[in-house]
Amino acid sequence: MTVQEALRWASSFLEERKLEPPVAEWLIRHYLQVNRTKLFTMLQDPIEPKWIDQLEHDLHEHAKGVPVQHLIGYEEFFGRRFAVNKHVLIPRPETEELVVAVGQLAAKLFRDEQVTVVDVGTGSGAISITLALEHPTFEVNAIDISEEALFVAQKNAKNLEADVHFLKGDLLQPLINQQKKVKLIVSNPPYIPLTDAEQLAVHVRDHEPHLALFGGQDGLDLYRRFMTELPQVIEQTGIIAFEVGINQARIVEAMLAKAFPYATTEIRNDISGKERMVFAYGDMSKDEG
Ligand SMILES: C[S@@+](CC[C@H](N)C(=O)[O-])C[C@H]1O[C@@H](n2cnc3c(N)ncnc32)[C@H](O)[C@@H]1O
Repeated sequence: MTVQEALRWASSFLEERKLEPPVAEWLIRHYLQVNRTKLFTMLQDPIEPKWIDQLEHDLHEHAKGVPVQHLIGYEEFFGRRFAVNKHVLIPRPETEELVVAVGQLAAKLFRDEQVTVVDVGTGSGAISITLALEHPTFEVNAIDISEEALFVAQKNAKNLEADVHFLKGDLLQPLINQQKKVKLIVSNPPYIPLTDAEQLAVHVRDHEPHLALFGGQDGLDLYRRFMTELPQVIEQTGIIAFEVGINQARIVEAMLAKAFPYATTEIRNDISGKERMVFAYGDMSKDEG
């Protein structure tokens, strides 16, 4: 069988099961360790039988709901490869937009100053590692409650040569215990309402960690808990940046406006026009009145 025949066969396997045909190319490129351009030069080459067996196995696993990222072991985020497994959320493109927005806001507010940062619920380390690599003035901490997730994040930081200080704990408690304050708090917490569990795609519901997905009945549990902890950790001048789920932005913005009455709050849309990011920044003093 040639590479092209394998691609065609795999694509029609996927199409027949209403799965995404590009997965075929993704898998084959992974086996052959080539980029797209190189693959196009190899279409008439024979493909080794072991890769056909692997392809057949992986396609059947994918058809049962296993995400392709779990089959190949990584996802790309901000142009870098992050190892993923069943213990971490597969980083999503919306979160890349959050990372860009956070960088822009920090540049406006802090210019060349050193910026202490914490990423809460770091998962694969996608946010914390990217911020550390993209912004040399950032001193990045990352917290997760899951030991298994931290193991993956630490491995990614090592592979990508990022300097991130990882802490295990519940929300901001590790910093509260150390009485440590930071200028920038970023989080993509679990925010899916438990009431939506049944409607979730099988590859998400059955293969991604529930600790990373669900934020209580209405999805807002962690934001509510954040509001009592944030004032203890944020510096006088700071930035708080959240990713939120569909229809949550206005509610989370109102929570932040109440907790930080002197700060500017802002909602930003993602590339598809949905309100998916909420910020509070500037003067983070508490309302003493
Ligand atoms: C939606 S995932 C985000 C992962 C990663 N930051 C990303 O954007 O791809 C949420 C993460 O929060 C962690 N988490 C859940 N509850 C937590 C808590 N109470 N304290 C700290 N981390 C928590 C989960 O283990 C998971 O890794």
